[in-house]
Amino acid sequence: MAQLSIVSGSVGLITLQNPPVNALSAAVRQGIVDTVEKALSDPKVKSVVIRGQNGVFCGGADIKEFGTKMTGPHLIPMIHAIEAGNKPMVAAIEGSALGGGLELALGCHYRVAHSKARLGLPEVTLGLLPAAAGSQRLPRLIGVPAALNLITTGRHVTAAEALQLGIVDQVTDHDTVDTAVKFALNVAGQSLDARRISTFPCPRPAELDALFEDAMQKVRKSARGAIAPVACVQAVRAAATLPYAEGLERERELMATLFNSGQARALQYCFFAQRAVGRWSTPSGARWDTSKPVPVPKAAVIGLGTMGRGIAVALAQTGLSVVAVETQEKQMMEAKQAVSGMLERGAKRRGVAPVSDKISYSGNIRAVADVDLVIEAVFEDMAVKEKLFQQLSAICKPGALLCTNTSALDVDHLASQTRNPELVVGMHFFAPAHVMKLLEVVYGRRSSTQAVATAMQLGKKMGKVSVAVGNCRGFVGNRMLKPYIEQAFYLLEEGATPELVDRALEEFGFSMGVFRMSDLSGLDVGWRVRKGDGLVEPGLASGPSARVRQGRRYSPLGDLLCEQGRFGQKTGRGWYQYEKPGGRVARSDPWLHSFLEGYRARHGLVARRIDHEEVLERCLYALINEGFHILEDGIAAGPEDIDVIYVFGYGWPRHRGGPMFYAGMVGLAKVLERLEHYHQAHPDVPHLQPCSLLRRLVASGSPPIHKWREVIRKLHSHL
Ligand SMILES: CCC/C=C/C(=O)SCCNC(=O)CCNC(=O)[C@H](O)C(C)(C)COP(=O)([O-])OP(=O)([O-])OC[C@H]1O[C@@H](n2cnc3c(N)ncnc32)[C@H](O)[C@@H]1OP(=O)([O-])[O-]
Repeated sequence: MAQLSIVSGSVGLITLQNPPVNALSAAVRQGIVDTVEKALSDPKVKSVVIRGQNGVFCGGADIKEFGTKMTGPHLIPMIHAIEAGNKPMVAAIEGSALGGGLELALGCHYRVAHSKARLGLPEVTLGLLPAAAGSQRLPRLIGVPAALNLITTGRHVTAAEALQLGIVDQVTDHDTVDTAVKFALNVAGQSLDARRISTFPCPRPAELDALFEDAMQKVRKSARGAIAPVACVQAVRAAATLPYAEGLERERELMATLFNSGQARALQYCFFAQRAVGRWSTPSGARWDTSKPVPVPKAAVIGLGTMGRGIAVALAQTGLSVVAVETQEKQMMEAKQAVSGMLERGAKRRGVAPVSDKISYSGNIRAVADVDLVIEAVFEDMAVKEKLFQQLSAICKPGALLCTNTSALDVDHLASQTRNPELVVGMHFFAPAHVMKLLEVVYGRRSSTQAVATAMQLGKKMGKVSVAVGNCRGFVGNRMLKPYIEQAFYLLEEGATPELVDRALEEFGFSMGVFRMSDLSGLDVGWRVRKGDGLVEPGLASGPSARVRQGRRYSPLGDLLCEQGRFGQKTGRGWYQYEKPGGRVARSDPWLHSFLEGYRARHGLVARRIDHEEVLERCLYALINEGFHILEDGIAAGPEDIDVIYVFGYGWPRHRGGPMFYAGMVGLAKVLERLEHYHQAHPDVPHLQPCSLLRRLVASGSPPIHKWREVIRKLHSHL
């Protein structure tokens, strides 16, 4: 919807009305067409201002309409009619002008923006390109290199940058609409010949071919198989090399390919899934909209290892006062230096002053007595954490929330060490905690609604994508990782190499394969956990029992490497070799290959040829199968929660939507059939036995992912 009024005697003011972001739904497009027509034909109107209701110009095309039957006027002719009009049109940009919203503004003859506004063409992040002529107008307005950057990354720019780039004509700190109306009064009656961007020649930089080749290489490298960034480069190339009308036709063709692609569907699913996880609920009935968080002006972090430092920085950057506690002097000294470096770099990147004064350091745990929330990030050892929670329970003020950053340990057990178990929740950050977007908020059996709501809100304030999950070993992310890694180990036993497994996963789109990732995070981490679980049995070199633990198939490969001191990057050797301890560039290691051969010979294993398809099916379907168990157990409220965790925390390629979405794309029946096949071949691997929820979904006709919750609800109501 859109409304036209006349202000200051001769300015037609068109207001887009579709809260919250004035997305260009069919009704809004119709409203724009009607009001523009009226304004152009009304002799009283000498110029026009277009603005959005409620301080947001326009969030772009209505993403909810994608995939449905398109009705109403099309964007391109609508924007052309604005540009071709004989009265000056001024876009008054407040809040956001994104995607189709910015394309609408580029069809106007002038753009005035509030200093706090954000502008951009983020279509690429939805698997699309700016196909309402944005890919053709923007390069004509700001030049090819700048347009390529904006369109292929989808990044939002500030009003100041937009002014510098030439996207907007004026930036104001005052009322945007008032400023735009004054602007419109000033330009009324002036010639518009030089203001219609589609008529501009596109500036042709020297070395055009090299420029586009370079851009293509860059996007191919960073896109990890995503097709939209490549199409974006092709569309901008069309702007630079073809007349406008032909460029527009090329834009249309490219968009047609993208629009119906699985990648666009996956990315749009991710957009909504990211927002859906904010509407959390727990099996006890706690909900995002009925729970009240408590304010947290002051927080503490205990333990200043890698995680603790990142968490302290993230809290301080959010504006909280932070007490950072570390009892070991050497660690404290290193941490202070590291934290101040992180704060300085962060401040520089964001163009603000560092907030070092927000953090006070102490070697004494009693310093946390007056804080509102504590996050412990001490060594991942239950005995150490138990003792700490007992101490915290005695020291902290009444009502203070006690959070653990454990990545797998039992939150209920920790809560049982305190006087107020309802105040205990898990806040599982991902390293580096000041950078990674994901936060798993783990509610225990006795966690209060308020405690969950407070942790979720704090995560949001810290700029994290927070997902509420139930308490179980490894929560959602790490629990699913276990069968994935296990399959990778088995594949090595059966004939694969780390290089082959990693290549298959990286070609699928993961930023790093499982073995490169293991080298980065340290093989000793999993080793310690397996030792704690009583799985590591040194000296059991051969014989059938060497590969069976606790009644199931077990691969001791990781343990054997650790026994050799091969902990990954930090020791310069792991699944790969590195130029030095701490080196980053993984190189194939002949030692590892002959070690694998020796291992297979010792255990009577005959290497067979393993292809990429098997690597993907075994690793990914085992992980997905665990995802179904998690849904069945009620640890995650819905598939979106799992997918968001994997996309934001585990390098799952966003254009594949997350593991559960991917399962739906592949076809649940196929996933089930392949799991059955592999389980038959490996009956001693319980993780390959298809989950009953998967069977139930297939039996009920493999409903689309947004319907899975109904099946899960029915399942739970029968239990
Ligand atoms: C020919 C085609 C060419 C053009 C293509 C395009 O334009 S493609 C589009 C290119 N545009 C983009 O990619 C921009 C996408 N949008 C954004 O980046 C952000 O929403 C924001 C920065 C505009 C506002 O951030 P914020 O943190 O203030 O708010 P929030 O993010 O929480 O959203 C609030 C609610 O609005 C909903 N919703 C939002 N946008 C759309 C939409 N376009 N459509 C529908 N719905 C949309 C959102 O789901 C949420 O709903 P819920 O969960 O409450 O039911």
